[in-house]
Amino acid sequence: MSRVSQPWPPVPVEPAEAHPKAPPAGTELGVHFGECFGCGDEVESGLHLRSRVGEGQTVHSKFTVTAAHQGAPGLAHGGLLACAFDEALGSTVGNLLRRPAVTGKLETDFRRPVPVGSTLYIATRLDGIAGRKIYVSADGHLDAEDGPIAVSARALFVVVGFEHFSNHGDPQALEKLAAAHEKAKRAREQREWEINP
Ligand SMILES: CCCCCCCCCCCCCC(=O)SCCNC(=O)CCNC(=O)[C@H](O)C(C)(C)COP(=O)(O)OP(=O)(O)OC[C@H]1O[C@@H](n2cnc3c(N)ncnc32)[C@H](O)[C@@H]1OP(=O)(O)O
Repeated sequence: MSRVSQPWPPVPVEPAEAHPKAPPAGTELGVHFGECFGCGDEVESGLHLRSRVGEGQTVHSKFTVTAAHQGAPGLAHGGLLACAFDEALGSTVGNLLRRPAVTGKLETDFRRPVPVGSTLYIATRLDGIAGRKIYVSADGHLDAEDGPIAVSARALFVVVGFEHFSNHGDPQALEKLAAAHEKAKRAREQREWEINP
């Protein structure tokens, strides 16, 4: 039985061109929000997923499975693995396209068990865009970038206005996020000034 139930992307798409200000290949992507379960450094039991921009509209992420991520004894919980992919896919969309978008649909294939202590290397690519719909997919390799594929995922992200977050989210957390981004921007500008005054 085929694991992929339908062609991917499921509709005709335009190629997804990276935003002119997208970080170049080799850039280590920082934490986008300290309280994010996927990448935040303020969430002790979170995934602490870290990502780096690759060549050709790809992003390479990794996270190590800890005891806090178990489902069956000694094995990662499938929902946690889906969360890691949501983060990796969302980070790829956000950083390469620089458009606010949320997950509309996320589909995962679990091919191999992922033990506690193992590291999942997630390679994500942008597959195409159709209006507000962004198609993106990823493979999670066990313990090495070229290790066996343990999990793969496909997702649809839908572009939204910034009011999606202000209307539905926590205004205080949004202010905290904006302040953190402003601080990071000032630090970046200062570094650029020191290199090239
Ligand atoms: C520099 C910046 C860095 C930033 C880094 C950020 C990192 C972030 C990392 C965090 C990562 C974590 C990320 C997260 O966890 S995001 C959190 C999880 N996701 C959500 O909470 C989203 C909740 N859902 C909604 O808000 C709405 O339903 C949305 C906005 C998605 C659509 O409602 P809206 O009323 O706006 O639009 P629409 O209904 O007309 O739909 C539009 C089009 O989409 C198609 N469609 C929709 N759903 C589906 C579906 N299930 N299957 C197939 N198709 C679907 C639909 O048919 C239509 O197509 P068409 O008729 O136009 O052809």
